[in-house]
Amino acid sequence: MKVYVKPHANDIWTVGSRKNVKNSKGRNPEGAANLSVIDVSLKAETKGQLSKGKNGAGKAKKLGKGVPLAEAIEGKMIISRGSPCNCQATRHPLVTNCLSCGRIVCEQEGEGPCNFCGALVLKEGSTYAGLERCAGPKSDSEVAARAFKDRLVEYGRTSSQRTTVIDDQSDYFQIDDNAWLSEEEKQAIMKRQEEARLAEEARKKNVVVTIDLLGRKVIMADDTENSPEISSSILNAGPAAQRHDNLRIKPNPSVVENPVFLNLQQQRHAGVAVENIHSGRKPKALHSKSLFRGTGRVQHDDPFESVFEEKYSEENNGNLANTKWMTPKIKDNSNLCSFDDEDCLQDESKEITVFDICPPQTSNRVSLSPSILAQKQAERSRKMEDSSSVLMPGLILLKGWLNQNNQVEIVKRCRDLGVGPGGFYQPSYNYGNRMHLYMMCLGMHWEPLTKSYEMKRSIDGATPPSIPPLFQDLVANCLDDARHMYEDAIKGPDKGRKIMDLVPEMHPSICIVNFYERSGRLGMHQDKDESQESLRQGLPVVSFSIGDSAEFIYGLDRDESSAQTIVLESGDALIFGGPSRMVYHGIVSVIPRTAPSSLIEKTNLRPGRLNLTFRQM
Ligand SMILES: O=C(O)CCC(=O)C(=O)O
Ligand SMILES: [Fe+2]
Repeated sequence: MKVYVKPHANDIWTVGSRKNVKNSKGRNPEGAANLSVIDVSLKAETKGQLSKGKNGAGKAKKLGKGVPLAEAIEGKMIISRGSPCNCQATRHPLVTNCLSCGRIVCEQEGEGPCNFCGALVLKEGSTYAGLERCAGPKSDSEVAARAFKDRLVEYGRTSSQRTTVIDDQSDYFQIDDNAWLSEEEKQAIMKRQEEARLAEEARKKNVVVTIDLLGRKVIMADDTENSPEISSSILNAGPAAQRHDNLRIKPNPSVVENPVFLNLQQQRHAGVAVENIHSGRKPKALHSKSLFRGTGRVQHDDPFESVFEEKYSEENNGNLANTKWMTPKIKDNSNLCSFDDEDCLQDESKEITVFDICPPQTSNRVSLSPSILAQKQAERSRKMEDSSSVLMPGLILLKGWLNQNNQVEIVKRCRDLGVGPGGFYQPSYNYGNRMHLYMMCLGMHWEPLTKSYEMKRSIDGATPPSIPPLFQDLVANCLDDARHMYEDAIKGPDKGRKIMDLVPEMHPSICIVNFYERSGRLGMHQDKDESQESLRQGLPVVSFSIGDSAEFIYGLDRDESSAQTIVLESGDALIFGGPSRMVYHGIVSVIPRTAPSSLIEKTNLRPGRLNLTFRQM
């Protein structure tokens, strides 16, 4: 064991004794310098000494010569560093504990061998007896050991910080034993929780399951208000401009086998109910209030796609007796007929169902007042378009241009022509699905299947009736009026344009007469099957609307959602020519019960809308 011996006081320490002072004063000038250091150190180590006198420096000098007895007795003063002291650092500042025996070593005892066990007691970073200078470079293992020690010490120091657990659960989520809540707060929270639980239970009991036949999905909702999908896509199909898209059948990725669409009309042909009709009796189901009416739609990208709907509605009054039924071939005797099944559609074109837009009046007519919806729509349209206007360069709306006599006359002529050869029929489009509008062409026949004009209609070989002179005159007058109106309204960039470029002369050789029942519509399209020359010159299309109002959309492309909407009312004339000749347009809906009642009284026009578009080939 290595024994340490305290170095001689003169080597390191200059103790404040008379003898040493004398020595240093007398013989060693450096010692004098040391003395003053020691004096200062004594002054610092002797609490309150300097503050007692006015002249601190003088006192310090005196102190260098001697110490007050009382303080020496009390042991507050370090008289001879290294001598044993049992104050346990109560009187003198602590040096440290002896790492061997644990003795508390105070400044009086100082660094050096422990007065109890002799082990060396040193302060952190001590320079005792020149230890630091003596210590050679530290070995790697010592450096590592020290670093490890420092780490452990640091861990110990910060352990309480690192190991504190913040119990969120108890602070925020537990109510019963939450130390942060008062009794009242706990009660209030528990009451709210109970209410929420009861409401949730009630909600779960009130489940509405909606079978969306159109979208081919089953939707669970708490109530109809919470099922916007249903309300927008089926009940009201969203705003007019989006209606077409909303109603489109979208592929259901979860359906492995595609459903078969039944054309109830064809199904009836196939023998389910047709016998009853032919025998003069209504199909059984018609008497029953619980008749299930399936509504579906065949979707094509063609504008003339149309909603089909099995109809025993007010339009037909259930009276099917005058209707000729065609007999499609049914494969495998099956009553089911898919719209994609071409066999169902063969021969269908051989017979034409006569469609009378003004059926003879059989009973006293009960005229119903317009629905609230129709009234609102009409009001809106009045507000929107009080007067005639130029909607786009070359697209002109003449509100109420046809007077009532004109309207009545047009309806009567169309009716007469419509029930004759080449009259109204319900065209089929690709795959045989029927358009939900009735059509008659005057002058030339426009064939929806080929989208081209023909002199005789291929469907039955009939020659289209000619355009009555009255109609020709009306078109010419209408174009004149449009030009006058346009000239007055021209502003901005069109100002310098010649009016005849905007509304060129047009001598109609074709009139397409459409009759839309209330579910009728016409997809976004361009009228572009006339001759290249006609289109190039922008010869206008003139359109007359009669009967129920309709929402007409138009725009620069096929996108219905970005299209503009106007309501065309009975008597309105719309002209699109010049720069608007190729405008996209369509009918999104017919607004029920909006036809002028006097027109109905005079013509017995069916519920629906009659539209005539005149074009030059
Ligand atoms: O019914 C209408 O207003 C438009 C008719 C139409 O665009 C057409 O027949 O090409
Ligand atoms: Fe058109």
